[in-house]
Amino acid sequence: MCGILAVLGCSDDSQAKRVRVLELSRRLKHRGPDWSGLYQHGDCYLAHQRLAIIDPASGDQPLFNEDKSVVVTVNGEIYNHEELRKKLANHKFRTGSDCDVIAHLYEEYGEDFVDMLDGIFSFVLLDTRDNSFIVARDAIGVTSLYIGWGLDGSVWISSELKGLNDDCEHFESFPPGHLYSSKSGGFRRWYNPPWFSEAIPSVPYDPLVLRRAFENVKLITCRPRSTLCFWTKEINIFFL
Ligand SMILES: NC(=O)CC[C@H](N)C(=O)O
Repeated sequence: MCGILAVLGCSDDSQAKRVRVLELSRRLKHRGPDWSGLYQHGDCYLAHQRLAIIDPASGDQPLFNEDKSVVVTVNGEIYNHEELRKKLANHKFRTGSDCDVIAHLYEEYGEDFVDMLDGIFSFVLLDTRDNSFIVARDAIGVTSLYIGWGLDGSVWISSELKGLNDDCEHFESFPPGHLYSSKSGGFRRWYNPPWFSEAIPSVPYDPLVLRRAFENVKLITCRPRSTLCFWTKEINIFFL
């Protein structure tokens, strides 16, 4: 798992603030020994500590869209990135990283693209054209993520609490399956499976269906580090 850290809208673009963000990002270094990255746009900072999985040679983060107006820092794996690339035929990708699709999907579909991602992830996306940002965490919170607020009105995001607790007035766990949008200024659930509703299932429990699900387990291999992932469509679970 990589480490991500972002400070957004802190009204401070000084060298001292940059040094502070780098210092805090280094607290997450144990999560990503392969690369450390920091992107600053005015008073917004996106940092990344990378444990390289997909495209180790050129998938370093933060990642960008074509004109670098959209920037993302991501922890996790996007399992369906190859299919998503096919939907983005008119886009040019700089890397083979699974996470490279995120900035391009945002350009194409806006905030609602999160629902198209199949995987485990948490990310911060900054649109430098209007300084708006979105933050999202995977459906059931496999990847860790925290959010905090500074006294100056800044929003802080970190894979671990130690990246933000010293600098925030208030902080909390980022809710799984949710998206935080600076435009609407709040959280909304992006993951809305039918079983979230109160409705009582009309289909009675059938152990044979469960058995069939496990018999139909599909093996997915995430290259190049050969992470093996099993998936079963019937009950929609992943296990490593
Ligand atoms: N460890 C991670 O979170 C990996 C991030 C990204 N999928 C990569 O391959 O670089």
